[in-house]
Amino acid sequence: MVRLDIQTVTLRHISMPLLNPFTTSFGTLHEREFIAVEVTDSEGRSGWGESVAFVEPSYNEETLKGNWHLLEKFLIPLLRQAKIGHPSGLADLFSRIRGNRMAKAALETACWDLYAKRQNLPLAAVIGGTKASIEVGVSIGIKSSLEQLLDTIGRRIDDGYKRIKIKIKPGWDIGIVDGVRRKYPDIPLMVDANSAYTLADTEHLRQLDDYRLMMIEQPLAYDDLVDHRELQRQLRTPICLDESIHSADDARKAIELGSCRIINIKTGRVGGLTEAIKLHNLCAERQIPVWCGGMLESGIGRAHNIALSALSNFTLPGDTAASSNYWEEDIVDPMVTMRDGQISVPDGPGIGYGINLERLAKYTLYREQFPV
Ligand SMILES: O=C(O)CCC(=O)c1ccccc1C(=O)O
Ligand SMILES: [Mg+2]
Repeated sequence: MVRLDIQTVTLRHISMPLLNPFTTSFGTLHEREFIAVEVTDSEGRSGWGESVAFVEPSYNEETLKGNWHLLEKFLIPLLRQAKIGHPSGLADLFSRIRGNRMAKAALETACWDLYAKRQNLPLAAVIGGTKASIEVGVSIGIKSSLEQLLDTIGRRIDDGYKRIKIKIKPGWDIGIVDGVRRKYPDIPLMVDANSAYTLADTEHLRQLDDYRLMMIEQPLAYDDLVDHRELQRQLRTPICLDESIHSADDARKAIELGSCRIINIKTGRVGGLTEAIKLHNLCAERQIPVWCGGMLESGIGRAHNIALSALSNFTLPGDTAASSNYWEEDIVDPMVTMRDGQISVPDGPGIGYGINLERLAKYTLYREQFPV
């Protein structure tokens, strides 16, 4: 039987310049800083994971530096104490640490990659994925004018993306959606508010019902389920929850309350692949469609998103766009490419993309290795 065998964990603080600044209701990013996690076994294989926490606690409460602290002082020591044989045991091992799900997921996903590589199997196959390719859309940030947004949308449609998501916030919402629909009456379109509204905006948000949107993502507070329930009762457009769902149990509560009709799954937000799969299975049982969200990942996190999206209830196109949507050059070889709105699920071992160590070194600000 193949067991996990971890000898070292290396953390790298990476900074990669984004091709285009990305603006949401909570701010603008010019470069993506993140932690790359590498775990090695005694045969010299490496597994890779990525912490999707941002430098600032603006999407959720986690931060890059906070994740580093959690990994160094708590999660790596737990790994050292308990020799876990299978990566599905890590969620339980880490459960004595409250929250900090992105830190847990960074280490847990690296271990999953290594585990799949030790069996010489693709990660997608190891977790039960059945798709040979996944359908993807693209998330487009807030721009300085409607013209710029329409121009970007046009280019992404020409690229072949299966659906367009635009970010909204108060002052950049109804008029913008109206402008997009006038130019592109039939594209699969959705909006993401990243918690920019409150229940007091219900009448305002009801205007979105006129635009045949696939869904409105996370309109209300990042920690809310109750107000979303009330809003969903007043809207015809399905609500999709992102920030509010931290676990399969949160999803069960949201579904039972009627707080959403669709769920965005991000492995980092829910604490790892084991929980992401559990959430996926629960939603399949409850007939709630899911799709894989994005956090402007490098090729490492992107490859993990592709493997996860190979599961059968990922029935809606996700935010896992091609590397070229974000980077001049990615740190994986080959870069992640998309054709006709599809990304092939790689058939090599683990995440199925190699790490370009030279490019990785170029973007590494600081690294530290820990024995296990
Ligand atoms: O292209 C991507 O990776 C998704 C972009 C995106 O929408 C996003 C980017 C940063 C933080 C939060 C979100 C989000 O899905 O809410
Ligand atoms: Mg979102």
